[in-house]
Parts: sequence; C-alpha cells; structure tokens
Amino acid sequence: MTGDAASGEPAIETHGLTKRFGSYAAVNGIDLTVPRGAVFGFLGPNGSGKTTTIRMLLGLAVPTSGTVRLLGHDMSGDLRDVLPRVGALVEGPGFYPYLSGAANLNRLDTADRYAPSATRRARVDSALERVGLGHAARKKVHAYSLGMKQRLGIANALLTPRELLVLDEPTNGLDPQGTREVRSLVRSLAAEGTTVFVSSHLLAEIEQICTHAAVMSVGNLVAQGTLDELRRVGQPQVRVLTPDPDAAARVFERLGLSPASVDDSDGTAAAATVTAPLNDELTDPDSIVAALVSDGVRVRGFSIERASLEDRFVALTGEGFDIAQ
Ligand SMILES: Nc1ncnc2c1ncn2[C@@H]1O[C@H](COP(=O)(O)OP(=O)(O)OP(=O)(O)O)[C@@H](O)[C@H]1O
Repeated sequence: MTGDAASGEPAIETHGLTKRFGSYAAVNGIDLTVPRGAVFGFLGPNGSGKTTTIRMLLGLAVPTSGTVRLLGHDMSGDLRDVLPRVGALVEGPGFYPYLSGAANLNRLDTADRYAPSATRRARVDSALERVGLGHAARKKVHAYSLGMKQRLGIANALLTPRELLVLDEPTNGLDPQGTREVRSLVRSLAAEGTTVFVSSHLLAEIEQICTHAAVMSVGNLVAQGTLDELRRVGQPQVRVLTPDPDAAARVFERLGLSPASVDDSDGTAAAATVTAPLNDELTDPDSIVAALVSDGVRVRGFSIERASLEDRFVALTGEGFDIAQ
C-alpha cells in the first residue's frame, strides 16, 4: 500500500469511456466505478466490449474519448506511479514452452522496468508459491496443464505487490479443476485486500466469486452494483395457479397489476398460471389473495417471485448466458 491521499478513491473509475473502430463503438461512453476491496465481475457476452475496455483501463489502448482513473490516478497522465501497483492478465502472457515456470517469470520480471532486480529471485519464488506452483517451478512450461499456465500468468501479475489485479477471462478454456484453482486464488487474493477486476462471460463464475458486477451489452454498460443490488433491480412478479385464469387476470388488472399474462401451456386445462408485475405501491399479498377469493377465483398456488440474476442478465443483454460451471 502506498497510503497516498488518493487511496479513498475507487480502484477504477471511468467517465464516458469510448472506443470506436471506424464508425463502430466497441465501447460506448461507459461510466464504471469499482470500489476498493471489491471482487468486481465484468460480465458480458463475447464481443460486448470487455477486452477493449480492459485494454483502455491498463493504458494498452487509447480511448477515443472519455477518462480512466486507476487507484486515484488519471491514466492520461504519468503512469509511473500507478502501473507498478496494478497487476494484469490480459490475453495471457507469452511463455516460452521450453523454459521452466521460474525462468519464464525471471524473463518477464527482467523486462519490467519497475521491478527491482535485487529481489527478483525471492519475488519469483514467492509468486510461484502464492499460486500453488512452487512444486512445478523448475518444470518446463510445455508440461504445464492449462490451469497451471493460467496460474503462472497470475503469478506474473503478482511479481510485485499489487493493489489492483485485472484479469481478462482467467478461467477461459480451463477444465473444472483448473477453474476451481483460479477461483480459489482470486478469493484468497481478495481476502488479503487486493481489489480484483475480473471479466467473464460466465454468470456462474461471477456469482461464485464476486461482490460486485457490471454488465456489458454491445458496447454499453447496462447495469452495475453489488450482486444484491443487481438482483433487487428485477421487478417482482405475482403468480397464481388457478383453474379460473381469465377471472384471475381480471382481478389483477383491477388491482393495477398489469399486464397479466396467462400460461396454460401444460394443456391439462386443470389449472393455468397467471402472472403480473407487482406494482410500485407493493400491493400486499394478503389483499391480492383476498380479492381473488372474493371474486370466486379458485387459488391453488400463489407466490411472489423475483427474477433470478440470470433472468436479469438475459433481460439486460438480450442474450442467453453460458451458465456452465
Ligand atoms: N482492433 C479492432 N479493430 C476492429 N474491431 C475491433 C478491434 N478490437 C475489437 N473489435 C470489435 O469490438 C467489439 C468488442 O470486442 P471485445 O474483444 O472488446 O469484446 P469482448 O467482450 O472482450 O469479447 P471476447 O470475450 O470475445 O473477447 C467486437 O465486435 C470486436 O470485433
């Protein structure tokens, strides 16, 4: 920690951040705020602009317009203060397959002009230990599994102490074991106080490791907040199971719960489900049931349901998410 005056500022803050390729806005005026200490999931389907955003955050691509502040520093200014405090894994570093993990990290550390050479050996060893590759330090990288290579990439990002880690799709292409290894590493880094910004197209991943998330859809930031806030945004639905769906729909409409929709798709005609969005005044469930019953509607099931995070994200992006583990 540098303890500078800016440490109260968000770890990442962008305003109107835009990247155009010709007339196409790959990233379209996004305002992103990543609080310190968060594990922040950057979620969106393939091609939604995540990597382009990450490249701008790290100074690897120049924004067409807008601003980026990392750890309280403007990225259009002097990067010497901020870059050493940020570790990144973007599109995987190039490793030499016939060098060992340790030799690869030595090379990469030598190329880092901010890294002190006197402590190199100790830092390489401790980064390898940190990601659970101590035992494989002298093994050639071509003998590493994909999960081990990915952890080596994260070890590279941890060669010097970091306040912020930016990981672009760190579990992409990993088997379940490799995925678990990377997730548990992210959790333990976060537990030590590192802010982690991690992109993914996997909702399950974000739900399992993140405290916060933002959702990208075709270059636009369509939602951000804590996972609880994102879940709450979904409007609750009132649902009744009844053999009298038309009468139930009329009661819903009268109570201002509209539009009511009837789903009798199971075709048994024994009962249908009628749903409607619960209105803002939060009609009390008891009075809805009482109104149904007093109109002679036979109520066989009643519930108030919130959209799942998955429903929310599908609604926001207009696309299905891969929910594989
Ligand atoms: N250098 C470039 N020139 C032209 N178009 C680009 C360039 N880089 C990215 N794009 C386009 O910008 C859009 C966003 O790409 P980006 O890689 O940022 O998305 P992503 O969300 O990271 O997706 P993925 O997970 O597939 O990498 C895509 O339509 C892509 O084709």
